Amino acid sequence: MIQVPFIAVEGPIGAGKTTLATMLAHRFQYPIVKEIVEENPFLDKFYQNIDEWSFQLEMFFLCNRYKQLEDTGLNFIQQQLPVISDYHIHKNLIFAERTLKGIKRDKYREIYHILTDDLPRPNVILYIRASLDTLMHRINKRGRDFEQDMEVGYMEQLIADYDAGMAFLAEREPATRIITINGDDLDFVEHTEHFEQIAARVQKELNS
Ligand SMILES: Nc1ncnc2c1ncn2[C@@H]1O[C@H](COP(=O)(O)OP(=O)(O)O)[C@@H](O)[C@H]1O
Ligand SMILES: Nc1nc2c(ncn2[C@H]2C[C@H](O)[C@@H](COP(=O)(O)O)O2)c(=O)[nH]1
Repeated sequence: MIQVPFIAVEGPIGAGKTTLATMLAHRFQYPIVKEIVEENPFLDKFYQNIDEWSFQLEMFFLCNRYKQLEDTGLNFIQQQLPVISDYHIHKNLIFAERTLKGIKRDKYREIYHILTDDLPRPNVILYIRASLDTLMHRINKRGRDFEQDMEVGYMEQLIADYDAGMAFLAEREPATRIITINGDDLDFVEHTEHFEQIAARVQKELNS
């Protein structure tokens, strides 16, 4: 039985992380930690020129997530209170290993480990996998300007990097329960019964 639930919802851009994390937070009456997107000053510049802006962007995400997860540890986990978040800290490496090169990647790795090695780690991960078509459709539906010209190759690579990232976590942190959700087949927004299936799987993990 999991002592204090710390659930992270993960998956590539547009998979439905924020949507599902919000629905589960509501269902289980857990507080939610959401990543900061709209206030990020580098995202639109990044999508226009990845090589030029990747270090600033990755550092911005890293520092924000560090602060949020440090607070999550203090305010929830150490107080024996459950919490759900719409990301896992490992997301930083999934992106940064792809967008950074050379000495910047080396520097980033070092800073990443210094900042994150002692942060609280989720004990349950919901990994939403979805096809390129589904993700592109949802990114389009969400309609954020800066994401509309995103290169298909970038998304294809990200899908593969996410699979590798989750496999890495499964091996490195075997105590973490990873629930993989097929985001093409399970439409938890349109079909209540699909959401109920997912909520039941989470409940089962929390009880086991
Ligand atoms: N299962 C789903 N079925 C249909 N639309 C979805 C589903 N999940 C998410 N969406 C929609 O897709 C868009 C992206 O979802 P979002 O939760 O913001 O994804 P993420 O946080 O993974 O980037 C939103 O417009 C959301 O309403
Ligand atoms: N290069 C990175 N981009 C990131 C990172 N985290 C999020 N993002 C981008 C992807 C989307 O355009 C937007 C919101 O992310 P969602 O996954 O919530 O859709 O921000 C990152 O660490 N590096």
